Amino acid sequence: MSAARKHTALPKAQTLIEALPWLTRHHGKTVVIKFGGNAMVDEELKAAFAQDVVFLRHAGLKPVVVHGGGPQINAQLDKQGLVSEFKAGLRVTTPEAMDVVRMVLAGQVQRELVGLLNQHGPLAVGMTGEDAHTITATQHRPTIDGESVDIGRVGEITAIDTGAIQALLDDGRIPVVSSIARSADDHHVYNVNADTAAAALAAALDAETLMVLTDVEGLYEDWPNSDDVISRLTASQLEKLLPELSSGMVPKMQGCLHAVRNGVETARVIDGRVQHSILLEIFTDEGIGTMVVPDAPIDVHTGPHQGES
Ligand SMILES: Nc1ncnc2c1ncn2[C@@H]1O[C@H](COP(=O)(O)OP(=O)(O)O)[C@@H](O)[C@H]1O
Ligand SMILES: CC(=O)N[C@@H](CCC(=O)OP(=O)(O)O)C(=O)O
Repeated sequence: MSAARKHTALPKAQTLIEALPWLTRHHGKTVVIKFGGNAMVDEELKAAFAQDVVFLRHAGLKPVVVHGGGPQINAQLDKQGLVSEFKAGLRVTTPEAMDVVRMVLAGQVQRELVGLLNQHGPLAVGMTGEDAHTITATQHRPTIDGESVDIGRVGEITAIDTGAIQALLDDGRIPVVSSIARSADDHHVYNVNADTAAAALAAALDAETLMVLTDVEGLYEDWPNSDDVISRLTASQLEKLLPELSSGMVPKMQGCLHAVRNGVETARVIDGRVQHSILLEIFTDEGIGTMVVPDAPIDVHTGPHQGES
C-alpha cells in the first residue's frame, strides 16, 4: 500500500485533533446552558441545539440544560383569555397564570427538549426546581419607583440543593430543568425567570461555564441604536453597565454577574438563532457572543493582572 495515499477523511481527522486541547481542558467540567424561549421557536434550531448538547456530553463534559418559555407561556395565556403583564422584566403571575406557567414549562417545553435530546440515546431527564428541593424561593417583590411591588407568585431564590442534578450527572444523564421553584412560605410554587435560575444553578453546581442562548448576537453596546456587540467584559465592567440595560437583558446580565462572582469561570451570552451556536462558541477562540469573566485577581506584589481570564 502506498504511504502517500490521500485519505479523503483527513480534513475531518484534522478538525477533530484541533479540538483536542479544548476537550482535554474541559473534560469532566459542568456547563449550564440556558435555552431561551425566543431561540426556541424554530424546529431546525431546536434539533441542532440538542445535537450540540449531546455532543458535549459525549465529549466528556457535563451539560445541564435550563430552559425558558416566555413566548410559549404568552401564547397559552392568550388562548385562555388571561392577560400577560411584565413588571421590572418579570411576569406578573396570578395563581391562574402560575398554573399555566407550570403546565407550559414542565408539561410542554421541557418535554419537547427531553424528547429531542433522547433521540440520541437515553440521556435527558426532565425535572423542575420543585423536584428534590432543587430550587427554593420566597416571594420576590421588585422595587419600582422606590416602592416594593406585589407581582404575585414570582420567586426569589433562597436556596439550591444540587443533590438530584449531581446524581443525574454522575449517572451520565443530561438534566433538563424548568425554572419553577418550591415555596419556602407555603405549599405552592413560584415562577422564576429562567436566566436567574440558570445562573443560580451554575454557581451552586460550581460550573465552569454558564452559556445563555438568546435571540440577539450578544450584549449590544448601544442597544437599540447600534449592533456593535461587546465581546468581552469583566464583572466590574458589567456591574457598571447594569443600570443602563433594559428588558430581557436585565435578568440575563444580572445572572452572568452572579455566576462569575460565585465561582463560574465564564458566562457567555450567545446567539441561539445561529445553528450550532454552542459548538461555534466553544471551538472559536474569540467566541461569537459576549463573554463575562471574573475580575482579575489582585496580586499583592504586582497589583491587578491585565487581560487575563
Ligand atoms: N443591550 C442589549 N443588547 C442586546 N439585547 C438587548 C439589550 N437590551 C435589551 N435587549 C433585549 O433583550 C432581548 C433578549 O431578552 P429576552 O427577550 O428575555 O430573551 P430570551 O427569551 O432569550 O430570554 C433582546 O431580544 C433585546 O430585545
Ligand atoms: C418570573 C418570570 O418572568 N418568569 C418567566 C419564566 C420563563 C422564562 O424566563 O422564559 P424566557 O427565558 O423565554 O424569557 C416567564 O413567566 O416568562
